[in-house]
Amino acid sequence: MWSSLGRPDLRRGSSRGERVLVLFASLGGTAKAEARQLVSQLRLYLLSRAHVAVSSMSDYNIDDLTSERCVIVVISTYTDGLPPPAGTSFFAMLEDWRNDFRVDKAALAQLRYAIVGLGSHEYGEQFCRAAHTLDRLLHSLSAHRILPTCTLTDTADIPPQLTPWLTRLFPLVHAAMTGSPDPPEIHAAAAAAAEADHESDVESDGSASDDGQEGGGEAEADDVEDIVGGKPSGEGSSARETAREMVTSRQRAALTKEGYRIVGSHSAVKLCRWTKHQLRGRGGCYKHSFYGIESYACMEATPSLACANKCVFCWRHHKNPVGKEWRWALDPPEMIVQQTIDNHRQLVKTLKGMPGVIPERLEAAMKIRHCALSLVGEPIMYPHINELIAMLHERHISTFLVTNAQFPEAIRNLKPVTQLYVSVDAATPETLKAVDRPLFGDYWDRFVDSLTALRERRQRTVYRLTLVKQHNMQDACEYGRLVSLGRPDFIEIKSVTYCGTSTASHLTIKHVPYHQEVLNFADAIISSSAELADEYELACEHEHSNCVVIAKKSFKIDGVWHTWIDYDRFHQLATSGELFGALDYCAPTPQWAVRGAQEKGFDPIETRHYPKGKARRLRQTQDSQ
Ligand SMILES: Cc1cc2nc3c(=O)[nH]c(=O)nc-3n(C[C@H](O)[C@H](O)[C@H](O)COP(=O)(O)O)c2cc1C
Ligand code: SF4
Repeated sequence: MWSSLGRPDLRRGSSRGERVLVLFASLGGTAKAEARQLVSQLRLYLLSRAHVAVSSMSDYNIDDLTSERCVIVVISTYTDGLPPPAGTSFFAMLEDWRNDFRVDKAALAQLRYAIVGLGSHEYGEQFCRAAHTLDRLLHSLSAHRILPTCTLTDTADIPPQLTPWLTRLFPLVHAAMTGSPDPPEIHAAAAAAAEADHESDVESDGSASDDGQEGGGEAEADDVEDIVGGKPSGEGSSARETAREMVTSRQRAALTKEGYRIVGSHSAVKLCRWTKHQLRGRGGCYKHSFYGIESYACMEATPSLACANKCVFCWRHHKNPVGKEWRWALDPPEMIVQQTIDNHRQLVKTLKGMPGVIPERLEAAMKIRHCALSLVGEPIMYPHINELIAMLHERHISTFLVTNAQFPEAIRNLKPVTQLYVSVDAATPETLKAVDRPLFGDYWDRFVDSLTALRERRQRTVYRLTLVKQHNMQDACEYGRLVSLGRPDFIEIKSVTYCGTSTASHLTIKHVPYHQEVLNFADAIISSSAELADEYELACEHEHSNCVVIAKKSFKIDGVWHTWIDYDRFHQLATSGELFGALDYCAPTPQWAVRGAQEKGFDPIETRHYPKGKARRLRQTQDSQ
């Protein structure tokens, strides 16, 4: 009953009173998929006794809520405990109603509702916050909760968490729609079961007895209780989780579908596209140009699929798990190394018949020479990372390890790697939070400490900047200040890789800077302070991937850049036990890779292939010159 001013009319929309509505708000698609499954199950349960409709919150006219009889909401939670964008205006409107004195606080008294919240335990107090906020909003407008909110964590498989709750929900929905607790066929089945075992309890927690009565199963919103796996969450849940596997079956399936080979329970390997490119003589990655990596002999892997961030530009689209510390079952390093190598070789073998593959390179690719520990997740989280690295070095495999600057102690404890990267995704606390969406509350301190820890390392260190237009390209001077913390040997600056629409990030091709913009940004960082300009210079570029590297001038020996690596020398030094530094295993950079070279970082022994549209545009440009 609205007092005035065009507010919704309670009397209209009687057909809505005859249906059950499943509303969802999702960003990555999980809540949407669960909502659709719920609709199918409800339809089977209710048959013709009630119509079941489904809608995204963003498409739903919230005014209609005042004439709905029963709504089940499936909603995920995002940064700072907020609903996904599809739920923003729905939440804002409910908030508005709650605070507007002209709106009757019994406005939703006719509504029966239940909520399924999706989230991650890793977010602590923010776990499923959006679901709880919605619960409070609906309750404040006198809607009746028919069952306590079910909260699901993405760190475990969903069905075992959800099914017990659904078993309780369906009879309550039936009751809300028909006034009778169960469909007649359920009564018949229950009677048969009771006959077979009249001693057994239907509900282990004894809460089912009143569920069928109008309001009997409702919980008070004031004593909000989560139901996880059909039981209240809280005490004991972490104990239950201590030795669980890192990757849920849903995550495993999603990653496998994308071409990852999952190794053991927390590692993975995937064939990099540059490996394939160079096997076909079409050019190596920028690390070939800058550091002499043979891309066809490079294996991209990770011993930890989990990470402590949810970066907006993550090309995994958040199909991997998150975590702040290692709490999962642990696989031994020997097993990971051996199985990762075996899987990589199997993947290489599958390329045998691919047109253009150079047979000598295919053979050479079976002897892996480099390992990029950067595939996905946070390799440094793996507790046996040092043993794993030593095993790779023993096999003469160089190690390029990328960490996301949230584990400074792990950086300090790390044994020598060929090249250690720290991702520097932003230059201010606010931007870092917006871009990396970190799990840690003290993410900035951890970030600064990680950069500082880099300064103490003797072997090659790199800051890696991934530029995203409208996100992190506004603070060249601030980046300059961060350089003084870690004084890395190299600063790689690369434009974000666009991998199609990312449901969880909203990045489009417009966010990808051009090569010239990357060059300009690199120049702006160097010229942001006199000290930086004294110590660093832009050394190499790889136009193919919009990437440049700034190097310490100490790598320019007698006027010749030495950004490449003498890998044999590195292995000698790494196994000798002697102290050694970055300059001890550097090698001259070929002229074609140096900034300003005509080849723009493309190895002249390779043949560049352009996608069709780009080749046409290039021809047109050349014709008009
Ligand atoms: C950037 C980002 C931020 C997140 N923040 C939270 C959070 O604050 N609380 C929480 O419980 N879950 C959080 N999650 C986990 C998601 O809610 C969870 O993965 C959910 O299953 C996603 O559902 P959807 O695919 O329907 O969007 C976050 C996930 C991402 C990618
Ligand atoms: S260094 Fe990275 S991009 Fe280059 S070949 Fe190896 S995995 Fe691929």
